Amino acid sequence: MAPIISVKDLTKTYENGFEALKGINLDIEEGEVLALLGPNGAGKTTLISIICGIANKSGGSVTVGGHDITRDFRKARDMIGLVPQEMAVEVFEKVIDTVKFSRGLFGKGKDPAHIERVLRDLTLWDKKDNRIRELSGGMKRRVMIAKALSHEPRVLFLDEPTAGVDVELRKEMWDVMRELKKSGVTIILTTHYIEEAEAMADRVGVISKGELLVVEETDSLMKSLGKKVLEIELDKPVDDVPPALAQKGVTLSPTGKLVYTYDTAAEQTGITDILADLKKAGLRLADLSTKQSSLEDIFVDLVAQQKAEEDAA
Ligand SMILES: Nc1ncnc2c1ncn2[C@@H]1O[C@H](COP(=O)(O)OP(=O)(O)OP(=O)(O)O)[C@@H](O)[C@H]1O
Repeated sequence: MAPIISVKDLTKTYENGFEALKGINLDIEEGEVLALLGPNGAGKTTLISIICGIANKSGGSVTVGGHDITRDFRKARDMIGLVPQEMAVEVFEKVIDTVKFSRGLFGKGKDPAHIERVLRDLTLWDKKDNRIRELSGGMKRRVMIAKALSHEPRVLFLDEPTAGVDVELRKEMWDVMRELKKSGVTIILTTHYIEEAEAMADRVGVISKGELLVVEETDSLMKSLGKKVLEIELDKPVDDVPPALAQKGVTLSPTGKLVYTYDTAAEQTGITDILADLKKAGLRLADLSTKQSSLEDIFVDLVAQQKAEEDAA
C-alpha cells in the first residue's frame, strides 16, 4: 500500500540562514502511530509545520494521500488534523460551537452526527454546552483534539500532546490516542519522552539537529536504546579494576566507583556474575545504584554510531 505521507529530501533553511531540516526522508503508513522523538530544537515542529502547510519548505517534496502539499495544497491539507503545542481555544466559546467552527474553516458542510461522534469519543458530549474556560486542563486538551478531528482528517498530528502535564493527565491522553488509533486514524506525535514513545508508538523516528537519525519499530529501537548503568561503591576504593571484572566491561569512575553498562532488554544482564566476581576478589560493597541512560545519552550514542558508520563506509 502506498504510504499516506511521503517526505522526500525535505530541507528547511529559515530566513536567518539557520538550517533546521537537512534532507528528511520518511514514509508514514496509514493507520500507524509514529512518534518523533528529539531534544529541544531538533526540528520536530518545523517538520510537522511543513507537512501541515503552516511553514514553507526550502527543498524536497511532501505528499499526503498522494497529493503534493505545494501543488495540491487544499486536498493535502483537508486530510490532516493538527493539534498544536500551544492551546489555541476561544475560552468564552461553547465546546460544541468551537468544534463546529473548526469544521467550517475547512469548507465542509454541517454534519451534526460527526460532531456528536467526535465529542462522544473524546468524552466531551456532556460538556458540549459548557464554555471552554469552565473545563479542566485535560478537557481543554481534548477540545483541541476534537477541533482537529472536526473535518474528518485521516491523519492527526499531535505536537507534544503531554508537555508539561501531570502523570495522570498524561495517561488520560494516552488512552485518548489509543482510542483514536482504533478508529483507524494515522497519528504522528512529537515528544521528548521515551516512555511516551514506548507506550504509544508503532514506530519511532529520532530527530537530532535537523536529521532523522533512525526510524524503527518501537520494540527494536527500545532494545537498542534500553541501557542502564550500574554503579558499585566499594567499602574500600580500589586503584584498578580486578581483571575478571575488567574483562566483563567494568570500568572505574573518577570517583572510584565501579561502573557497568548493561542492556535492559538482554536475557542476561551479567550482574549476578559481576557480584560473584566481586566476592571472589575479596571486595565488599558499600552501596549499589542503577540509572537509566538518558535521552541525551541515547542521542550521543546514535550520533556517534552514525558517524562511525559513515567513516567506515
Ligand atoms: N522562524 C524561525 N527562524 C529561525 N530559526 C527558527 C525558526 N523557527 C525555528 N527555528 C529554529 O529551528 C530549530 C528547530 O526548531 P523546532 O521548533 O522545529 O524544534 P523542535 O524539535 O520542535 O523543538 P522543541 O522540542 O523545543 O519544540 C531550532 O534551532 C529553532 O531555533
